[in-house]
Amino acid sequence: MSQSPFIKIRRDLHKIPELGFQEVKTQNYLLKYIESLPKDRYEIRTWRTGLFVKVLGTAPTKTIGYRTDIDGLPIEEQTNLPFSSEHEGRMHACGHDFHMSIALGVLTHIVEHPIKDDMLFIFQPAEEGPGGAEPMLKSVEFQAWRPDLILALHIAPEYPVGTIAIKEGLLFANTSELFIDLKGKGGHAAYPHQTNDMVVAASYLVTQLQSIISRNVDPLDSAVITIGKITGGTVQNIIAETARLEGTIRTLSVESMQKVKKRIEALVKGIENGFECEVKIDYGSMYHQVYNHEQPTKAFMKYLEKNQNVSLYVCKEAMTGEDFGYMLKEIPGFMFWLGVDSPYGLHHAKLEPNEDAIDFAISVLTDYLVGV
Ligand SMILES: CC(=O)N[C@@H](CCC[C@H](N)C(=O)O)C(=O)O
Repeated sequence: MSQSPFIKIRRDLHKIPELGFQEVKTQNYLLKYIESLPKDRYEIRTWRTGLFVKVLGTAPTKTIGYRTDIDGLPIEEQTNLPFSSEHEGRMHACGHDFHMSIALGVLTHIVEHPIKDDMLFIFQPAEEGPGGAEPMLKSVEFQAWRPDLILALHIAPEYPVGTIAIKEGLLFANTSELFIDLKGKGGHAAYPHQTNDMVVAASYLVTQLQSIISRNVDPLDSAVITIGKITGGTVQNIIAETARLEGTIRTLSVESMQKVKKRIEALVKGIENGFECEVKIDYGSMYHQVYNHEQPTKAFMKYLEKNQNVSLYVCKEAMTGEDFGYMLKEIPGFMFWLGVDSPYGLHHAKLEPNEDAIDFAISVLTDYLVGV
C-alpha cells in the first residue's frame, strides 16, 4: 500500500520547526502546497506568518472554521527519526506538524469534494507563545470571513490511534506565563555577609511559590505553578547579583488565576523585604480557557458514537493551555484530543506520535463535515 501524501507532508514540516511568529519556511511550504490545488474554489490571505484559506461551499448558509497551529518549540529533538528537525534547538514537540498535515488533508478533500457550506481554514502562528489566536481573531481578514462554528484538534500521546477524547464545557485551563527577575548585590563567594545572594533568594521563592498551590487554592479547584527555567549568577565563586525564574501558571477558573497572582505578588514582597532586593514580575502572555460549547460538542459526540471506526472517550479537563480558547470565547465550537499513542508526552524531546492518526483524523473530519 502506498504511503499517505499527508504523512510525507507531516515529515517535511517536522524537519522545519520554527518558533512563534518566525514561521516563514512553514508559511511558504503551506502556501506552495495549497496553491498546487485546483484554484477555482478557494481564496488565500496571508496574516503575518499565518494564513486564512476560504473554501467556497456549493449552497452555503454558514461558514465552518477549522483552525490549526503551526509553530514549534525550543527543544533539541532526540528521536533519531530519519526526518528529524533540521533546525538546531527547535522541534515540533507538541504535534503542530500533525495538526497542519491533518488540516491540509481536510482542506484538500473539501476543495476536491466541496460541502454545502463555506469553510475557513486558519493556519495560526505562535500557539506556544506569545499567542497568535487573539490578534488573528481581531484581524480584518478574520472579521471579513468570520466563521459561525469553529473546531480544532490537539494530539494526545496517551490515547491509542482511533480514540477521540472530548468533553463539553471546560477542556483546557486558563494560563499565564510568569517571569520573575531578582536583583540584589553580588560579590566574592567568601564574603556572603557583604552581599544579597539572588541564587538563595530565588531558591526560597521557588519553594514558596509551590505553597500557593497546596495552601491557597481550593484543592477541588486545581491550579499549577511550574518554574521551567532558572538562571542566575556568572561563575561558581561569585555570589549572584541577579536571578531569573521563568514559568507558567495554570488554573481551572478565572478567579483562581487572580488569586494565584495576588499570592505570588505577596510572596515576592516578602522576598524583597527579607533579602533586601528588587523583584519584578512579568506575566507575559495569557490564554483564555478552552471551553467547548454544549450544542456543537454534543452533536459531534453523537456523530462519533455512530462512527464505528472511532473509539469515543469522554475525558476530564487538562491543565494544558491553548489560545484557541480565545476563538471559542467568541464563536461556538469545540476542540478535541486525537489519540496518537506515543510513549513520550507533549513537550518531550522524544515525542513520536503514530502517523496512522493522520489519515484517521482526515477521514473522521471530512465525513463529519458533510453532515454539519
Ligand atoms: C497544548 C499546549 O501544550 N499548549 C501550551 C501553551 C503555552 C502557553 C504559554 N506559553 C504558557 O506557558 O503559559 C502549554 O504549555 O500548555
